[in-house]
Amino acid sequence: MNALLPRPRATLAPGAVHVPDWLPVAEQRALVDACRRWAVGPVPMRHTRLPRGGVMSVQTVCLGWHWRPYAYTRTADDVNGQRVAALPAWLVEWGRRAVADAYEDPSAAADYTPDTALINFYDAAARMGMHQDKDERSSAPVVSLSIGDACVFRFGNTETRTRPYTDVELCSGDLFVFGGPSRFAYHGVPRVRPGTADPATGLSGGRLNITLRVTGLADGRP
Ligand SMILES: O=C(O)CCC(=O)C(=O)O
Ligand SMILES: [Fe+2]
Repeated sequence: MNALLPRPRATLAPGAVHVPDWLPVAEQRALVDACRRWAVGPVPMRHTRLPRGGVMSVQTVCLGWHWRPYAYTRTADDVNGQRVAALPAWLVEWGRRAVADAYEDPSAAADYTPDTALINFYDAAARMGMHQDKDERSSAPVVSLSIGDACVFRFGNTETRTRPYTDVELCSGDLFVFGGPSRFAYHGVPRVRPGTADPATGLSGGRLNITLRVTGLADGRP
């Protein structure tokens, strides 16, 4: 990739938009600082255990609602039983701005109120297999922000976890939004590109990905 050439925004499929260099470095740095705090607790960042005994190679901590395969709960019963940290209002605002910018539709912002964030950390060896984000009871868009090392993000189709798919390079500061007809498309991260992070973000190695989502769950708990 030639870092001197601007990377154009791209619509990979209807509702699936990549906006390179969306988040300025100062905000990336602020988000890295916040992620460092959230990684400590009340629920520590950990490798999620899968029901069949495996563990995910990425490490995850959640805000608002706790995700485990394959449900959302308020407390992290598969970790330490604690209630997860709240999703801060500023991150909700970033989510609104992200949707409005990706869809070039200022009115999209008002309709979007994410209530959870999944924060994933990828070391050089971590990856994520093709999957759908389908534990939400809402078809509102998923907003994805990436910081640190670049990765290959594979965005596929709603029918199968195989081809046709498109590989895009997600770099630090990039925004990817998938909603509308693409909301339930399969996607994954086949590889991270170690050593490509800009130290100015405060993350010297590895990749952070933050996805904002609307769970569609009612808050019946204290
Ligand atoms: O790391 C990414 O870019 C994607 C993460 C993802 O698909 C997920 O958390 O469900
Ligand atoms: Fe996902």
